[in-house]
Amino acid sequence: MLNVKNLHFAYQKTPVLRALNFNIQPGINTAIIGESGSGKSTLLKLLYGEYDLDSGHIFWKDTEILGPKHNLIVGYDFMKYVAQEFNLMPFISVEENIGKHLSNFFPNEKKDRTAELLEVVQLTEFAKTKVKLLSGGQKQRVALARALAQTPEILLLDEPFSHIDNFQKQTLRRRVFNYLKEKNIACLVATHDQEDVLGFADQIIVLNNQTIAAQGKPEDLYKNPESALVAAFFGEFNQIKNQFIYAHQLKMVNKSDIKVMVKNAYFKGSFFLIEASFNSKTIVFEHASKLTKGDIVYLEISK
Ligand SMILES: Nc1ncnc2c1ncn2[C@@H]1O[C@H](COP(=O)(O)OP(=O)(O)OP(=O)(O)O)[C@@H](O)[C@H]1O
Repeated sequence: MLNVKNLHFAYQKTPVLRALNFNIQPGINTAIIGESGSGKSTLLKLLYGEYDLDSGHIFWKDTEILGPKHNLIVGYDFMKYVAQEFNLMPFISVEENIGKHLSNFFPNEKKDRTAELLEVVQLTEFAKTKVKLLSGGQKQRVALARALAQTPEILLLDEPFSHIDNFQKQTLRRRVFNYLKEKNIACLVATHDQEDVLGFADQIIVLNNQTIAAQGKPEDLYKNPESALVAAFFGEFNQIKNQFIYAHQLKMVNKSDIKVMVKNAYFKGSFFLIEASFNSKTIVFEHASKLTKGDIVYLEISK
């Protein structure tokens, strides 16, 4: 189990994280969300042992994760970290990068393992390509495969699919997260993308104001967001009658006490997002067809 106890950390004098406490069981996928600058990457780096804590403790099972003051080399064998910068070796091939930490004593196993990982990240056809010739998204996939090569017990991922196009992202995400579950690898993913969370994360940790603002299952936080920050992560929302109401939870009806005037309509594929004014505030709702600026319509909350 990952056990974070009363963690405090500041860069020089600026506090970034304070009084963090949480546990993560083996094989559990945890998403870390929060505004830009809320400390998501810093938390992953602390869990990896890249910096010394100001106070508190981090344990993985019985091993305390310690920073550079205590360790000559940062990191532990049971843990891998894929940073936003990837840190690959540009002048050797994709398969050589992935196989870098695999033993040469067992060439057949090394070959099979590399092939399996290339398959997971969908880079089989680039096996022999030098990393410096790859796109940002391809490099990101090599970094993922390399982190998985020795089957860590815990994997820290910072925005793991941010450079990958939508076309490949959906399949890749499914393959990687299913692979982690299959191998019982605990995973912490810092992300802005709700698609990385819904359907994959077992739990979410929300960072705000240097601390954990909310923690829970994706379904529970979605149904009961409790703060604008959490609601915003899941999509367009409104604050009506002291409740957080997602845009799709407002339906047009013949008559109601929510009378609005249409301001704009944005095409979103399967629906239009309508921006309207209600009691001199702006609200948003989804509608199957385009509405015209100036139209007066009535809405009902349907949860
Ligand atoms: N090496 C550093 N030295 C000093 N301050 C830093 C350093 N790295 C980050 N910070 C500051 O610490 C805070 C948290 O940064 P961090 O990168 O952890 O946030 P984040 O939530 O990961 O942001 P993003 O979503 O934009 O990646 C920010 O205010 C940032 O400016």
